[in-house]
Amino acid sequence: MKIVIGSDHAGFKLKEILIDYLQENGFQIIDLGTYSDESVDYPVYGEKVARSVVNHQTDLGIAICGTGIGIGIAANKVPGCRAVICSEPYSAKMSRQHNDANVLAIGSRVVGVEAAKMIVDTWLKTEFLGGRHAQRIDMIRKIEIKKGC
Ligand SMILES: O=C(CO)[C@H](O)[C@H](O)[C@H](O)COP(=O)(O)O
Repeated sequence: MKIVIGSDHAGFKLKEILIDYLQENGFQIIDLGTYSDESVDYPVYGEKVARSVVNHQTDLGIAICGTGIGIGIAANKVPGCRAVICSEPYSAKMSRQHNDANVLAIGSRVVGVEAAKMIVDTWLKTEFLGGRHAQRIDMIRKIEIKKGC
């Protein structure tokens, strides 16, 4: 599975740790930056990660900032992106099963490294259930179409 990952400066260190962890676990990683802890703007990286997934260059995306909030909001502005901001594994699991979330946003200032690994593990191994949930995803898509996205 090909995973795209991106962060701002606040998420940089956690991004590096997760890249090593995911590569050790057999995932192919595309790292879209940022590449240091010099201050940058999270919308740039939220958009990059979301576009990579929505354009099918990668299967799923991980976006990290200080809280996960800003980068998650930015990612969700890209039509077709369903980013979820998670700080515990239950929401991570449900976001895949029910919402077919395609970007996981994590807050490096909110969760510790081991919790982040657990959230990522859960999110990546959980599959979308389809059925009634697929109809609801279609409804979300229709909202985007109504907006002209
Ligand atoms: O966007 C955020 C909050 O929603 C992220 O946590 C950013 O990483 C944070 O705003 C960056 O803050 P900083 O003071 O510029 O490091």
